[in-house]
Order: sequence, then structure tokens, then C-alpha cells
Amino acid sequence: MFSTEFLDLPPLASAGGTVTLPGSKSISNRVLLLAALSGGTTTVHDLLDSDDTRVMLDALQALGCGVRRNGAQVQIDGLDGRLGVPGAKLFLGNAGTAMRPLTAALAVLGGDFELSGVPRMHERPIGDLVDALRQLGCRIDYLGNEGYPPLRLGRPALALDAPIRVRGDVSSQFLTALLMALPLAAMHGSPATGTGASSPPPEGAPRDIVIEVVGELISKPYIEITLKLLARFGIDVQREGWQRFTIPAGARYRSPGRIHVEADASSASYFIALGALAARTSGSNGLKIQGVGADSIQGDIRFIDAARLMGAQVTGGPNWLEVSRGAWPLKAIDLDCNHIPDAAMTLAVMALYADGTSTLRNIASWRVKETDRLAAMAAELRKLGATVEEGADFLRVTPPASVSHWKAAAVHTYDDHRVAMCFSLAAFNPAGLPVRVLDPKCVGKTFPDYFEALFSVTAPQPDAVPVLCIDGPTASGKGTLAAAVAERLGYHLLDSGALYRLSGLAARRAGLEPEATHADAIAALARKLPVRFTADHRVLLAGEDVTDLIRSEQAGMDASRVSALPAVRTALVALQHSCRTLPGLVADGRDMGTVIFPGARLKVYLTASAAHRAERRHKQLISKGFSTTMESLRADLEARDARDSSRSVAPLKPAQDALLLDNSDLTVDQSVDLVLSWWQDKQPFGAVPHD
Ligand SMILES: Nc1ncnc2c1ncn2[C@@H]1O[C@H](COP(=O)(O)OP(=O)(O)O)[C@@H](O)[C@H]1O
Ligand SMILES: Nc1ccn([C@H]2C[C@H](O)[C@@H](COP(=O)(O)OP(=O)(O)O)O2)c(=O)n1
Repeated sequence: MFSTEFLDLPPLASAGGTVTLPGSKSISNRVLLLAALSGGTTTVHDLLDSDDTRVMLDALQALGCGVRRNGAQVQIDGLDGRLGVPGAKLFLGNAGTAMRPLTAALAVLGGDFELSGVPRMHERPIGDLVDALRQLGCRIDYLGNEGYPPLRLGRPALALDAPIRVRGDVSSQFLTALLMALPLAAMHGSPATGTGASSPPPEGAPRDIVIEVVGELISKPYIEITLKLLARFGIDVQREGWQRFTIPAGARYRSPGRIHVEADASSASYFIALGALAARTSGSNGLKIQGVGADSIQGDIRFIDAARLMGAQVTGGPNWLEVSRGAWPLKAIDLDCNHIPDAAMTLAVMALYADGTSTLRNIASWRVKETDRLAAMAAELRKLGATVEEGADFLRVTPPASVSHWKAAAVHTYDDHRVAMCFSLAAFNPAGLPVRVLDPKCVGKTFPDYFEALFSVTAPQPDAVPVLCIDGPTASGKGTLAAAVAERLGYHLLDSGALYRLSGLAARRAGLEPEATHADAIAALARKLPVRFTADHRVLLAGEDVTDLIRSEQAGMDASRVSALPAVRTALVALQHSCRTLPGLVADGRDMGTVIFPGARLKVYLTASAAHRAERRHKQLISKGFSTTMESLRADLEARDARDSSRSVAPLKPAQDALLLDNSDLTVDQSVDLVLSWWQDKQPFGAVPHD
């Protein structure tokens, strides 16, 4: 996830490859419980791996289910409505999606269970659900505070003759919990008294079980998901409006055999839009979205129809979609979007690429979401150069009049994940302008790795990935400065010196003195360096952690010697160029600005006096446990400076267009801020806004 203050998206050109969307949390835990209640084995594909799903799996295991996990695939041996090792104590962490449905299912089955969680779980109310369950004869005791977990569930005496009444205006989760639990009673008829979960209840006369919703039902799409999942597991609930639900007598949970957990359909909308508006990356077979298919049970999947109206070509199977550009430019639309409120925001950004004015209607609900999304979308679309009319419940978007009317914008995201994800699509603008997304971490609410996923299936315009070079002599602070700047911008980091250090080490290990007679042999090693830089800043050579080994002064001297060999330098060029990937690169070394990235947007030549550098290196080495003296260090670094500056190929020197920075009297933070302000001056966005 990008936790930077802003993320600059370079202009993007094309899309291709496969993106796998994360599974939906609420569907994951519903499916697990339904699989456990059914007869037979269910293979669950693409289960979300999160704290909440782990808690549910542990609980089901404790209740006697067979659970076999294999990556994102889990097999559940269902208990055919006989869920329960009587007396089981279940610890449910902080997983509300486990606590509520398990409370309902186990209270209906009965069998002396205890359900508890972390302290925070014991502060989350469950009284409304407990009241509804007690009303139908379940025995539930509070073990701590009234209205909150932990709970003890006893044996019920179910009274199912009269309709069960549940409030619909508090949380749809209570209704979901009852809808999943009551088929257990229908399955065995409706016993007058429960008999515990370990032995099957006696057959009573099967009868319909009716639930009546009191008050207006909120979050209907979630109830719809519950109903559709119940149908997949053999329970066809009959619904009269959103007021009355009937579970038919004799209903019985049946495993569908295999089931895919869908990804969040609203998240899919960004990639459907991407396929519709991006050219196809050459050599790719178009854009494939894994995790959700056209027959999704989520309402927002109808976004596909809207995208098709605008020109998208969408095909798909049970759990995937393939999208490519059809009409281009996209076709303007006039659409009632009431049925796809979240995904419709994506249409507003697609409208930037349409052949006329698009109108999205019946979207008043946007005003009461994470932010006033109508106002937010209008304001940010205008920043990009669109003409926007904002009505009480509609948005009318006219694209920028021509390529030159597009503007580079810093998009404010209002702590709203969907605003951030939508506007990433503006990076395909025909003007080749970058787009700045402020506070990109807001995507964490539903899709923490959204930008990583986007970058994995998009290609930038030629030479659009920005590079910031920091060159200079040893111990000037290049590595420190480059790492800090990369972190603040969310960019990749190339420590080119490490490549020479690794080449020197590889040469030594092959018994080759780092000198001209072995140039070709060392170059051959350098070309195939089995190097890996890990996320926690370790350097691995053929799997061995050599991070500290290559930092010794000896390794630095060897690096300086191999780096003077032209064949070695040539051998490392391709590897260095391959580091220039989305969203950008900070490169540190000796010849980054002069040879490797001559077109870099900003080049900094960093120096400090020899005395300062020797002192810094001394402190650094001592702190790492190397023993050395200031005198020898200063002599070494002056020798290294002389060799690095006088070699015939790519000598150490400032690029003509480099900005010089002597940081002898600056702190690290001062240097970082200065370089970032220089970087900022090179961008088309103006000053970084501070809220
Ligand atoms: N501006 C600075 N002021 C004081 N110390 C610094 C500064 N920049 C870097 N240092 C320290 O100097 C040492 C050498 O820095 P490093 O980044 O390893 O240099 P280089 O990559 O140029 O060899 C590190 O211990 C670092 O913390
Ligand atoms: N782009 C580069 C980077 C490093 N080198 C050479 C020259 C340096 O003396 C060695 C080691 O570089 P490194 O940046 O790791 O060394 P310092 O941290 O500055 O001491 O590699 C180079 O020739 N070209």
C-alpha cells in the first residue's frame, strides 16, 4: 500500500495481463458458514485471507468440521445441520462477520456453547440479535455486560408458529444471521424443544418459517447477497417485497460442491473501465480480471452493462471477465445509475474519454457516502479540464474540449477510497499529463494494494516513468538521501553501487582479482548476478543475505575497482534500466545522471567535504561493528574518489544539468526537504497542499 502524502501517476498508455482482485470479506464468511451447515464437502475457491476468515475457519474446526486449506482454496466437510461439539468454547477475535451468524446458528441448534472475543468485541453490541433469537425460543445468557458478548448459548425451545419479527432499520446483519440460522429449524421440522446439536432433533411436522421485517429494511443489496448464497446452498427463500421472507418447510442445506468467493464488484469497475479506455499493451492478450464474473451476485456487477453502453467489450466466465476497447472514443451516455451507486462513480471518469456530454442520473445517494461524492467528483473532474454540471441528484460531464484543454491535477480524495481509485484512470489522458492522487492510502478501506494492482497491468507512455538521480562521491550521503526521497514519493530505489559491490564480491568468490585481465569473466558474472532486493531492504546474492558483507570498506574498494572495467559497466546497464518501473525511480550512484538515465527529470550531484565524509563513514562503520580509523578511512575515500573520477568510462562527475548540493552543513532532513522541493518545482501540479 502507498502511505505517501501523494502518489504521482505518470501518463499511462496501455493495459494488458491479468489482475486478481481480493475476495469479498462478507461473502467469504457467509460461504464458510453455509458450507459447514451443509451436507457433503464444499471446495471454496478464492477465499479472502484475513483475520476474520481465519477466525471463522478456526471456529468451524472447533465445531467439528473438517477444514483443509491449500492457499486460497479451502475444503470444508459440512456437518449437515448437526454443527457442534457440545460445550465448545469459541474465540472469535474481533470478527463481527463470525460472531453474529454463529450466534444465530448455534443458538437455533443449541448445545451449550460459549462465544467470546477480544476486549473490543465485548464492546460491540449484539442485543438486537439476541432479543430476536430469544423471541423465537433460543436460550442466550450474557456472561459479561448485558447486550454484549461474551455469550453462553443453551438448548432452545423453538416457537416457530408465529412469524418472527426482526427490526430492519438497525443492521441488515441481524436479518442475514436469522436467514442463515432458521433453515436449520426448517430442516428438521420445528421441534417444540431443542435436543442439542450432537443428536438430530426429532422430526416434527415440517412447516414454513416466516420472518417479518419491522420498519424499512436498510442495506437491501446485502440481504440480496445472503438470499443468493442461500439459493446456491439449496435454500430458496420466498420473499414478498422486503417485508416478509418465508423459508419453505423441509428446506435443507445442500453443498454446491464448489463455490468461488467473488471479489468486490465495485472494485472490478476500475479495471473494467481500464480495459475499455486503454489501448492493448502490445504482446498481451488484453486485460483479464480474476475474481468476479458476469453472473456475480453483487448488484454493482451491472456496471458491465453501463460500460458496454460506453463502448467496452466485455466477455467472461464464472469467475473472470475479459475487457477490451470497443468504441473509441467512448460513447457518451445518459443513464439512471440508481442500481449501481458505487460503481457509477467510475462512469463519471470514463465520461472524460467520451464523444460528448454524459449524464448520470438518480445518484442523490452519493451525497451521503464517505463524503459528498457528487460535489467531490464535480470539483475534481473540473480540475482535469472537464465541464461539469452538478445537480441535486445528477452529474453532467463534458470532456475537455481538446487535448490542450486537459490540465495536470492534484486530485483531492476526501478520505474516500472510491474517489482515489476512479481518478487513477485520468492518467490515460491524451495530453500525456501525470495525475497526482493525494492521500493514496485511503484505498486501504477495500483494496489496499489497488495501485500496485493497477501498475501490474498498465504500461506507461514511452519514457514517462520519472527518474530522479543522485550521484556523488562516497559517503556524501547519497544512499541515505535517495532512500528517504524514494520513500516520500513512493518510488522504487536503485542503489547502483550495490550492483558493483555485488559484482566485486562475485568476482572474489570466483577467485578473480578485480582487474583488467579478468574483465570479461567478471562482466559475465555481472550480467547474470543472481541478486534480489527484498522489501525489508536486504540484499540477497544467490539466496544468501550479503547486505552487511558488501558494506565493508574492502567490498567498497573492490567495487570501485570492478567499476573501472568498461565490460562490467556495460554488463550492468540492462539491469539498471529494468529498474525504471511505475510509478517512478530514485537512482543513486556515480553515473546515473551522466550515462544511465541521461534524460532524468532531476539530477542532483551530492558532495560534502572529505573531512565530513570520513567522519560520517567512520560513525557508520563503527555502529555496524567494523573497526577502522578516521585516517585510514579518509585515505581510502580520497583514493576511491580519485579512481572513480579519473577512470575512462563513466567517470564520477556532475551531469551538465545537475543541481549541486553540498550537504556538509545540512542535516539529512534538510537535504531531503531541499531535494523534494526541487522535485516539486519540476512537476506541473504547483505546491503540495497542506490540509
Ligand atoms: N546530510 C547529512 N548529514 C549528516 N550525516 C549524513 C548526511 N547524509 C548522510 N549522512 C550519514 O553519512 C553516512 C553515509 O551516508 P550514505 O548514505 O551511506 O552515503 P553514500 O551512499 O553516499 O556512500 C550515513 O551514516 C548517513 O547517516
Ligand atoms: N553508478 C555507480 C555506482 C557505484 N560505482 C562504483 C564506484 C564506487 O566506489 C563503488 C561503490 O559504490 P557505492 O555507491 O556503494 O559506494 P559508497 O556508498 O558511495 O561508498 O561502485 C560506480 O562506478 N557507478
